Amino acid sequence: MTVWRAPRVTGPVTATVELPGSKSITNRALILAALADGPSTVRGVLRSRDTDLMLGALSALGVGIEPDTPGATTVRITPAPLRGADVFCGLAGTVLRFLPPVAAFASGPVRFDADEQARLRPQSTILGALRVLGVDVAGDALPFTVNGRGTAPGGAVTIDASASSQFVSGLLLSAPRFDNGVTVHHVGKPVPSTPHIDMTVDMLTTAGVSVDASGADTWRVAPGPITAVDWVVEPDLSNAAAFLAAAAATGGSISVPNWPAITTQPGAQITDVLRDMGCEVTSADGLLTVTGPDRLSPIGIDLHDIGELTPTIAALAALADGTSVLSGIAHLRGHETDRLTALATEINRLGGRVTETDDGLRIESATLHGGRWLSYADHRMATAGALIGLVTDDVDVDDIETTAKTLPDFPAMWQRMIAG
Ligand SMILES: O=C(O)C1=C[C@@H](OP(=O)(O)O)[C@@H](O)[C@H](O)C1
Ligand SMILES: C=C(OP(=O)(O)O)C(=O)O
Repeated sequence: MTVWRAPRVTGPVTATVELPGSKSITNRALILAALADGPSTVRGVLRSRDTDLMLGALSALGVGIEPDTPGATTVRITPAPLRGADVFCGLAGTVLRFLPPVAAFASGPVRFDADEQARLRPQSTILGALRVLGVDVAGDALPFTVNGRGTAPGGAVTIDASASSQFVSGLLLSAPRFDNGVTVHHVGKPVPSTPHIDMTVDMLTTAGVSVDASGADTWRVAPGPITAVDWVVEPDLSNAAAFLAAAAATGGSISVPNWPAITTQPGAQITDVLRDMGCEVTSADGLLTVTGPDRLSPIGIDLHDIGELTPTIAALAALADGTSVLSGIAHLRGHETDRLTALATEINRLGGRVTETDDGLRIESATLHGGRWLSYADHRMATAGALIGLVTDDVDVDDIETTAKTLPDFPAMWQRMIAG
């Protein structure tokens, strides 16, 4: 584990930063391609720990992936009858929640395991749902086995998806393969990260699948083929947020090319957040530019739909002039780490004034000082530390390599951004 002295600047940072593909779109495209009615090509594939775990798992299940060269961002996926396999999920929510339903269609047992820390992430909901849909699942927590039988009845299932939208997305992505399709009904507190469910529905629809999402908290997917689609993955806008935030923190200007005009990625909403904090946001021909203010304004915001952006927004809030309140994000306690506790602990270690609430964080302004910033194996904790370290002397980010979960090149990209 490398301790990384966060590069410090004393003036505005101005650069253009090109982002690799979206983790969420990559892992959905790979699953839909693997279950499709013919071969397809996925372009702009993110190569990172989470997406390489997905590629590795699909390959172990028998799916053809060419080339199998590490780092290839265009891959040809050839569906094949799925076989039993060992699947390692790392700390990837998308692998943990999207692949067990796929495993139902293997011809033998699919054994799932993951990082130690993944054992703390909510998982039983999707396993219970699979049992209701007629799938043989041994175990309720990691490690568990899905005893694939090649087919599964499907039908209707009621779940509480308030801990993660990925329970819904995972069931929907494989739903067309079930004999009777799948209808998912949610009961409980509101489902978080609903733009990610919209992303799932949108991609299924693009692949010719009939999805009815018109009912409240209900998604109905008809059985039928998944059309092979040549996917083009958009840049990862949640990863872009950390770089755009560098403009906000330094009064600089960061541009991101290929910003999609229309997208289901919740990361796109970072532009509204940055505007509210005093930034100017412009867009021309797909080039999005954020210019930071002299002084950052605090923000009061419900992040329920865009929880993934919380570490970036919390880091900025710690640098703002006044008190910010981030709410609607109790479910972040089940992300890579308990992000509410992790953010409060690390910002406070550097002299910040953060208190945890039931469903979020209250962040008061304070003069921050240097020190160790722990990452807790959480890529977005590591990038939040880099952001604070950009304008605070002597911040040492522990385990910077953990950014490889979704952005292996982060330290070099951050340096290039600073160099301008
Ligand atoms: O479906 C997806 O690709 C994701 C859904 C969200 O999960 P939660 O609903 O668990 O927050 C998000 O935070 C995660 O980074 C990616
Ligand atoms: C919550 C996240 O990841 P995961 O896909 O592992 O849930 C995230 O990337 O912020």
